[in-house]
Amino acid sequence: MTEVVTAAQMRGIESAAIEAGAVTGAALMERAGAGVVAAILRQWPEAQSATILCGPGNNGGDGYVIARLLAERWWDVRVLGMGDAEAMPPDARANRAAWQGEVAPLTRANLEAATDTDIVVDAIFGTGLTRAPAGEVLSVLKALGDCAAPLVAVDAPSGLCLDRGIPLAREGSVPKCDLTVTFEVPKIGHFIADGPACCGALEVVDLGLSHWRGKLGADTTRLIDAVPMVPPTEGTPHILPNFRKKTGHKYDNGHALVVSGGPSKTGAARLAARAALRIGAGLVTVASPPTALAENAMQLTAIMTRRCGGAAGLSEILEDARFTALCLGPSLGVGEQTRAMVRAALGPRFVVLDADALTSFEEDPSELFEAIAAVGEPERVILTPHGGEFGRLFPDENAALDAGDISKLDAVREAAQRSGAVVLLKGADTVIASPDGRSSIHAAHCARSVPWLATAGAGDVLAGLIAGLAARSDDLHRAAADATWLHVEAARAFGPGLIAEDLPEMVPRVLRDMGV
Ligand SMILES: NC(=O)C1=CN([C@@H]2O[C@H](COP(=O)(O)OP(=O)(O)OC[C@H]3O[C@@H](n4cnc5c(N)ncnc54)[C@H](O)[C@@H]3O)[C@@H](O)[C@H]2O)[C@@H](O)CC1
Ligand SMILES: [K+]
Repeated sequence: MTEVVTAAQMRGIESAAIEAGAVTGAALMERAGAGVVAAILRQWPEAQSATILCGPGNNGGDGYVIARLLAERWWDVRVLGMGDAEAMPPDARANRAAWQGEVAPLTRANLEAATDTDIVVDAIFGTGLTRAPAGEVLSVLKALGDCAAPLVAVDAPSGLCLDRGIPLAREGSVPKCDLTVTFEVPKIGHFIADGPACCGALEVVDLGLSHWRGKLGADTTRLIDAVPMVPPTEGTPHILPNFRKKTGHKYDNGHALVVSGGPSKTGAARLAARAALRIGAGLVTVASPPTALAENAMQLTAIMTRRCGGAAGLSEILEDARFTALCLGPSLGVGEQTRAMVRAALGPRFVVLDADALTSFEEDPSELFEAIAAVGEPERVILTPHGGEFGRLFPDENAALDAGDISKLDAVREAAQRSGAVVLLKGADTVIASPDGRSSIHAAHCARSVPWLATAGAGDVLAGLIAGLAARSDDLHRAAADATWLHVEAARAFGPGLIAEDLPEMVPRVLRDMGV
């Protein structure tokens, strides 16, 4: 499992190791700088000159180490430094003193004069950024965006909040880097909001602190596997066992029920149902209003159909305890009938609520949350909103998120607490949080970027993948995380031109390639 941490958690890891006498800050800084140099040499083996921009703290200290190590390799190195050397923290001050070359002031004019450099290294701010950059340094950060040379960020693109993934100053104030080299463990801001676009490729340098990382406690966030690392993560993802079906009877792999909308509104349910069957639910049934039964039956073969007259009909179907997961919401219609069906659906099984099943509670979201609480069994329900639906159900959390007061991760965590459900907020950065405190992030960026996944019906497929995995699982959060990964993987396997129907059909290939 890859963890992602906040800036404060990272400082806690470092200081625990230093206080225990296991390592010195100077040794960590040397390892950090050497790791960045190794990454630069791997990525740009022909490069021979660099301009290093050093800030006033330990991030700047890393920059002075990088300058020294590159100069030792006969690179032509120019350093632009910020602030008074005497005011720097001790390890950074020592490394600035050890740098034998000139340190020109970090100004926009000096940066713009450095046009003939092969690489620019941004070592201005890292985890210690506490306020919005302003004045000359803000001007430098903006000018960095126009740099012709490849830009390498040390720990973070400067100006990026590593907890929220947003610029601390206004938009356009964080340079878009080609490579970000971070230390020991990636930070949340590398993966959410603007973080991935600003970071470029991400590499993690091992500082040898795993012992202290292990003492972080439960409050960490899991990175859903196969994130864009350089070099790319190889081998079998850790999520593999969950994709493997149980041997034995089809009922051993669960029975998923997907509720269909009325006539001419049935496609979304069939997409979800097909995804649920492809990912391995033993059986899948579409519950269809009588008026749409023929429409559904004509287009389904392996998937069964059941006549379902509204909430009462759904309750009747669910008397059969063999239904282990239920998906409802896609194209179901917004209103009291859908609210009644949601109330009927909640019970001793996993329930995926998507689309209209969420919007139907816009006027009074607490009605939904009370119904979820009344089930009495935790982690039985997952809400899978996109941004708009999230705002309808969680206006307070959404307003704080929009204002930049909290991160997407914290907004979803609060939503999980408020609703009593697992909450999955969709996007290129997908965040999942559970009422039990677990959280996961998936970033579809760099090598995993799939802009063609933004296509009609893709969300219905995701809901179906979650329902299909949940149907034969005992862990809804895990099912959602695995489904999120698989959804992107299927889109990657197909490539541009993808439509939602293609996604379930790519699942077998993805599973085969994983060795399932
Ligand atoms: N703590 C450690 O032992 C290690 C830290 N490392 C590096 O140290 C970094 C963290 O160092 P620091 O905690 O010193 O923090 P930073 O170097 O990120 O920044 C802190 C400095 O910037 C100033 N500052 C913050 N926001 C500013 C703003 N908007 N405008 C102007 N000045 C501003 C602060 O007053 C302080 O002087 C990490 O990102 C990493 O690069 C690595 O060397 C590995 C070891
Ligand atoms: K930086």
